Amino acid sequence: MALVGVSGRRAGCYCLRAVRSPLQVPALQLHISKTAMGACQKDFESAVNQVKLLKKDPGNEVKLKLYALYKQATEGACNTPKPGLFDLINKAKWDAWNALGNLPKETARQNYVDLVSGLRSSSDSSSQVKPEADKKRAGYDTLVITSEDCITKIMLNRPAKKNALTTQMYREIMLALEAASKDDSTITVFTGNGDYYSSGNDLTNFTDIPPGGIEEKAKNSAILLRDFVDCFIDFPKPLVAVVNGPAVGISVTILGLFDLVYASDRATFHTPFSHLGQTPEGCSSYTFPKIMGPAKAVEMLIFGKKLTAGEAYAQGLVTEVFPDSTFQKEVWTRLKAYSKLPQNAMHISKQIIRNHEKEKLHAINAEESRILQERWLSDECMNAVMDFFSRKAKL
Ligand SMILES: CCCCC/C=C/C(=O)SCCNC(=O)CCNC(=O)[C@H](O)C(C)(C)COP(=O)(O)OP(=O)(O)OC[C@H]1O[C@@H](n2cnc3c(N)ncnc32)[C@H](O)[C@@H]1OP(=O)(O)O
Repeated sequence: MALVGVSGRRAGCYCLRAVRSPLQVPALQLHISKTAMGACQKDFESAVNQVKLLKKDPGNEVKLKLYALYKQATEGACNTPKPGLFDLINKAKWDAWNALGNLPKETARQNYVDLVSGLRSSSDSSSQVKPEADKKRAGYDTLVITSEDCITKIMLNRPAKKNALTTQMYREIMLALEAASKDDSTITVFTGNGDYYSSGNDLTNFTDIPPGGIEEKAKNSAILLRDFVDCFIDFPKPLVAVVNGPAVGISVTILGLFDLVYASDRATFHTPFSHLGQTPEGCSSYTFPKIMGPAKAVEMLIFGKKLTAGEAYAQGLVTEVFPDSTFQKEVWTRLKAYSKLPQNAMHISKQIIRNHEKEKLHAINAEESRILQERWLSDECMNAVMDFFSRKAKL
């Protein structure tokens, strides 16, 4: 852990994967055809332009309607051959257009204009109420915390560093959990901003050595780790992880203390502790064998096997996997429905489930933290961290 003061390995050159539904393109980007003439031509042109400016993705169903109406308005009734059975996207578009039958072009233009006008007013009104309903909590530098629909969302917010967890971030998360346990939300959600859920402990935490030297650093880190994990053990409300992308290290291990784990199919789950000269934390030495059986837990925790979202689901670590293209929409629809369930019943049920094991979990957390305190002083750990900063190693 006695590392030179390294602040970063190289210039950031990662790339955020822009995920775009294939259905987005035609309705949003087609230029107006010269054939779209008639009484409401101007309104139609303006509506086509307004679609491009919508703040909120209207969803595939609406985009299909827009596509169909646009085609009908500009080309008339569908007369192209039906796409093959497995050409799913083009088939959906063709079906939507074909369903309009012989609807006159002018009516299609008017319907398109009406549909866009409805979308605009709902997106305007939602952006007007948002500052009140979805108020960003002040006082956090590394997190974005919002409350809406009885859900408190804690979003890790260091996307350029893959949401690696700094010491400040651990502390802010503890404060955020404390606040969420007392606010009037019914459930609390963790997620990450950007392409990663979290790359785990920020390895620069190891470079900030206090006057007491590396022993003091290891001791302080072990206390921080224990306090951090204790907050998850004791959290009284249903806790949900919305795993938007890859997750590494402690961001994976603490999932065993969550009540629901929803994952995008882009997410991966990686606990490369041996590679880093470290040992499991977050109570995973207990929760993982319990969740997935000892053999699979060993593959992850000792041999560092990285799981896909599907594998993590098969092993019980993940509750449900969603396609990345619909992940946010599906998950938040589900959570909004759950958040309306009677609050006290949910919280009492959580207590009954957790209380059986609370004491045991605290003891395991204390033991894992104590062992890690020693590990952080080992050559194996120091070499692994130095390799990361000297660009020799990446997971
Ligand atoms: C006190 C409590 C301790 C609790 C104990 C916890 C243990 C753990 O969590 S163990 C797991 C620790 N995590 C890692 O070892 C991950 C290290 N990171 C990587 O291997 C890679 O960065 C990657 C695979 C996560 C992503 O690779 P890539 O897509 O190529 O992106 P970059 O490497 O270019 O990352 C962009 C940027 O972010 C910095 N960064 C990412 N993760 C970390 C991290 N965990 N710690 C420190 N910095 C990280 C990376 O260095 C890049 O920075 P710049 O070079 O300055 O742009």
